[in-house]
Amino acid sequence: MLDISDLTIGYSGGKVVAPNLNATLERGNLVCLLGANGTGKSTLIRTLCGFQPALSGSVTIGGREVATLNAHDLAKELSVVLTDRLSVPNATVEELVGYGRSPYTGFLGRMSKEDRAMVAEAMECCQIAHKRKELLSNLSDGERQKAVIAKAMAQDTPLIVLDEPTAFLDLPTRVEIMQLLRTLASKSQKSILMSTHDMELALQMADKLWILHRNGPLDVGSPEDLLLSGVFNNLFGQTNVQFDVRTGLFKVAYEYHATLPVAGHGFHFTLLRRAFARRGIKLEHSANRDSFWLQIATHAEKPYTLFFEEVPVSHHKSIDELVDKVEQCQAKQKVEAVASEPGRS
Ligand SMILES: Nc1ncnc2c1ncn2[C@@H]1O[C@H](COP(=O)(O)OP(=O)(O)OP(=O)(O)O)[C@@H](O)[C@H]1O
Repeated sequence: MLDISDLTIGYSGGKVVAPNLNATLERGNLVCLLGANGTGKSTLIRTLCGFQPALSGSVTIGGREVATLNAHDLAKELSVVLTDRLSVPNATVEELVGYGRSPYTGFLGRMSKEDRAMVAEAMECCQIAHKRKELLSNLSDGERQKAVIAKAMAQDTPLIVLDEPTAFLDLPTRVEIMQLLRTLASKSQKSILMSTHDMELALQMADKLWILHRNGPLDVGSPEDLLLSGVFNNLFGQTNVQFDVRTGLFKVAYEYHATLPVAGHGFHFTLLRRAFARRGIKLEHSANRDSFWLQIATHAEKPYTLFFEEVPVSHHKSIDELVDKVEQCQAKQKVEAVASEPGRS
């Protein structure tokens, strides 16, 4: 449906954002375009949609070069959702979705029975029909997003391109919008390309990912193949975010200044590890019990016991209280260690 070949994107004055990009978007596929801030996702989307010229290479939609299509022909091939600016805030939902039919309604913009039926169907499908008479300026962000997607649907193009349609939405609404786009892709056989920073949802819901790296390349593949290929490991360069390939989740990289040996496993250990990591203490399964160590007894009323060598120091029910106690003990231990250095009293 959409094909980009040796495409170099950028700006006038020779500013290349990413050179020699290659990718294909197939019919019925939902593709998520991912990449760190500033890698060029919006620049790529604007270039694909013909809003800015390519520096070199080609973009074809349905076999036709985008640069050679006039606005009217392009509007029958491609609908674009740029959600950061809404050009008609004083329109109602129904009017906005109706504008989606404008490539077909002729000079006077009069809608036929079929046009009206398509507008109604698009609002129904995007679960926004109940707000049809509402002004766009009175909608929530999620409702507005559904309205602009309904407009794209009413435009009835084989290709829909969206720039960050899930930005600023809460998690259930992000999932709802992604599910809506998934259904549009698979049931209506639309090809959908959306840029997003929502990696974890993209990994779960996209048929393919396009991963744009700084200065290129553009990696293309199914989420699973890309996970196995290791492209995610370098997505953000050497930063404080690490990607865990096994879980498909990003994790914060903590800085540690101490370790605490632990006896015990399971969910309690997972939660404790995170709580201590925030304070810079790394929990380790270790047999080294020369100093403080922690025992987890899941079924006890107070499941966390702090030991000094073989002697129990304290029992705790809450993780918060335990973390405070460990920090106090470590501070005390440091003071004692300093006090016992030769030459100190
Ligand atoms: N009009 C412009 N003229 C020149 N350079 C621009 C222009 N717009 C964007 N850029 C530059 O192009 C590069 C890519 O920007 P772009 O907005 O495409 O990135 P992005 O991946 O969409 O970023 P984000 O995730 O932060 O939205 C950046 O270095 C940016 O400064």
